[in-house]
Amino acid sequence: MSVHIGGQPGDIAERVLLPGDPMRAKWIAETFLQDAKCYTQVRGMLGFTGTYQGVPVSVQGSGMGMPSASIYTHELINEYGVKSVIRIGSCGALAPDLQLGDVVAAIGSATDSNMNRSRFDGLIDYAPVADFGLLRTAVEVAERQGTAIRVGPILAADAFYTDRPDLYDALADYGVLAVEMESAAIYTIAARYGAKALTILTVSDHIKTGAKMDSAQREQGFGDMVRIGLETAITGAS
Ligand SMILES: O=P(O)(O)O[C@H]1O[C@H](CO)[C@@H](O)[C@H]1O
Ligand SMILES: O=c1cc[nH]c(=O)[nH]1
Repeated sequence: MSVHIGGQPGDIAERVLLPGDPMRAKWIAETFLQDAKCYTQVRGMLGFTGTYQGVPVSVQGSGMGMPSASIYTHELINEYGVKSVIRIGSCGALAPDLQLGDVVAAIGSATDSNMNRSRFDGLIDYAPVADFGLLRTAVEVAERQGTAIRVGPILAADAFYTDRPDLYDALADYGVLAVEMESAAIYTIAARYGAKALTILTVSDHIKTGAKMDSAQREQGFGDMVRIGLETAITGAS
């Protein structure tokens, strides 16, 4: 086992779905995977491995924010040999035409986090991006499944509650679709250690209108996105 994950080597599949919420991980495992077994409960950050259409897939909670997601992404790739991670998250819409429940795929991730700045000594503004193959597969899968998917850049923010809504307005002017809290770190760590990563999100809040889902919907209301993530994992991740 690693410091933060209780599984033994071999307990975790090469393809992992990464929701922030560990209870969403449990719901996905119980609802969509066959023969799912829980391999970790360390810190309550649940992880499960089962099969989807006969292919081994794991689903691991990653917590909220980039420091937490970085730990799980790093250990999954470096200590369990994970080859692809697909984040399955909620987000706040910045684009005026997005509605609650819409699905977004993040082609790239701007960030206000200092993690990458310190990684490059403050000299480079690294651009964290999705794996193109996974992104293309997710778009094709969504089309086959009849779910609209909006592809574009997002913001990975350190704060859920911002004091600078003016910056969100400016980002929307530059085509940034939505805000969440993990993608930049996941994309960067996957790139660093030779794994593939993609972030798919469902709009749970609208930053401009104030519309929002409740916590039960955030845990168990993202079936369309989960089906896209699972199908992408089994077809596009090898
Ligand atoms: O729904 P998850 O995957 O946790 O993602 C979003 O929700 C949390 C904030 O409520 C942050 O982790 C954010 O990125
Ligand atoms: O507004 C939101 C909704 C989900 N996740 C975020 O980070 N922000």
